[in-house]
Amino acid sequence: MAAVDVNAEALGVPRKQLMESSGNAVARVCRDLVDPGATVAIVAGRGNNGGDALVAARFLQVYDVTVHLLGRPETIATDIARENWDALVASELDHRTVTDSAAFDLGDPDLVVDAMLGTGVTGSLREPEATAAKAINDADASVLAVDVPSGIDADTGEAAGDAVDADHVVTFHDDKPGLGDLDCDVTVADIGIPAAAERFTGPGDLLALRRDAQSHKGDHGDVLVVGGGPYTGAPALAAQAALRAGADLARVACPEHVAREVQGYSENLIVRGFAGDRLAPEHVPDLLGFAADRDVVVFGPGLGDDDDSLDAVRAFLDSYDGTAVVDADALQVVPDVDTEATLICTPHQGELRQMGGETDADWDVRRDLVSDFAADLGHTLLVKGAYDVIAGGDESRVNRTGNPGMTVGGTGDVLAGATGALAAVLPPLDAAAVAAYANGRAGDLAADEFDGGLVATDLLERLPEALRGVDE
Ligand SMILES: NC(=O)C1=CN([C@@H]2O[C@H](COP(=O)(O)OP(=O)(O)OC[C@H]3O[C@@H](n4cnc5c(N)ncnc54)[C@H](O)[C@@H]3O)[C@@H](O)[C@H]2O)[C@@H](O)CC1
Ligand SMILES: [K+]
Repeated sequence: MAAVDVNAEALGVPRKQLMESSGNAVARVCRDLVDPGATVAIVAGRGNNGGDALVAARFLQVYDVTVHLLGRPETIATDIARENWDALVASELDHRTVTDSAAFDLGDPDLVVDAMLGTGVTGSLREPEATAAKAINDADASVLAVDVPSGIDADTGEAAGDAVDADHVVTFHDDKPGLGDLDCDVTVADIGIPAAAERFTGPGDLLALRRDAQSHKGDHGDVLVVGGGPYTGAPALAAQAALRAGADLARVACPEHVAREVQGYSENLIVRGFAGDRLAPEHVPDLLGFAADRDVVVFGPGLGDDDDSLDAVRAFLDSYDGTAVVDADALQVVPDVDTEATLICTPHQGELRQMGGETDADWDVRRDLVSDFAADLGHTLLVKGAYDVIAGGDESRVNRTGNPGMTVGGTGDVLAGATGALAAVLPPLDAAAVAAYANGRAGDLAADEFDGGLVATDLLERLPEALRGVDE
């Protein structure tokens, strides 16, 4: 929900606007429950759950409404809730603040609106919420809870201690899993969040990447890139992208002549050369051993389509059961390989067709086609295009970042490496979606400076900024 919220904001629908819709939805349900002239007590907490009810008060002026704010107005936790409180005070709607639980007086209302706590609850109810919950439960009134009954965990339906016993709940945007187990009516209200906030990747997707301050080297991924042969720059680009996307360690396994060059690109890379001028089946046992201690393997950058190399990829995937990103020429082995591995495949549309998948000029149709093909393969697909389509499991996303300047060579290697790093810390679909978003955003930042003259290494430098999240 936090991610969807940030994405909605990026689309131009800020949270205060959603709060206005939520408050309006609360008022609509009230009108179904009590007739004009009834007495309504609104009990508001200091978070955005309370803020929703402060908005509702403005839509409920046909009733005899009293708003009880739990706590001093200076302790309201968010700007948007405070602005709505200030509007109530300025408009002289009946309001009181509860600073001493012992003095809390709910009165004798026909309806109580419980907006003390929503999805932000942690632990059992503290004061004055605990006393207010008892008063609400003891009152001879119907109780309408905003989003979730206060004290209940919206995901589990459980409470850490006492909670409000609601008769009705009006919840926003989507049903909350925990509400199904409660003995009350649940109304799911559409609050105008654009479907695009969930369908398209956005800055909210980056919230999944927040790092734990206690983390250690290795916690953020040890990524092995296997590639090189006819092309020498590609594996170095992919490995550097893995580092820029947050991996702690990036290694490259490649033919000896490539190894010398890769080392020249960056002293941050750990390089292992193997005999010969291309990957071949005799390298596989050694490679499997090397891959076993890594979090993710990225297969394909610069590998070429020599039969020996493709046989080696096949043999590797036959025995490998970890997570791998498969790109470029290596993609063609995926449809006929029987592997225990978790694969994230990153074809462009031509490569998708070669794999046996279908595509369409309309991205929405393409989304269905790619989802079906991902299900057939049993793997995650990131199909590159002006709109990237990401599908796997029963989910799909679409990414709109990026620009025509990114058709330059090497940007796909950067994407594959970034996907590898993110797959070490996120589930496959999320890793692919965030990588596509950040890679395109890095390209957009580079295009601001270089227009159509951007090159793949420009993306590397901008990946960290492209992955930097917004404050929630
Ligand atoms: N997209 C969204 O996420 C939207 C959310 N909205 C509303 O925002 C709510 C979530 O708002 P917040 O994140 O501000 O969280 P809440 O308003 O649920 O609670 C946060 C406040 O409660 C306090 N608190 C936490 N646990 C407590 C406890 N056990 N005893 C006493 N106080 C406690 C915190 O210190 C904080 O001040 C949702 O439930 C919903 O009602 C809506 O405004 C519309 C959009
Ligand atoms: K509530």
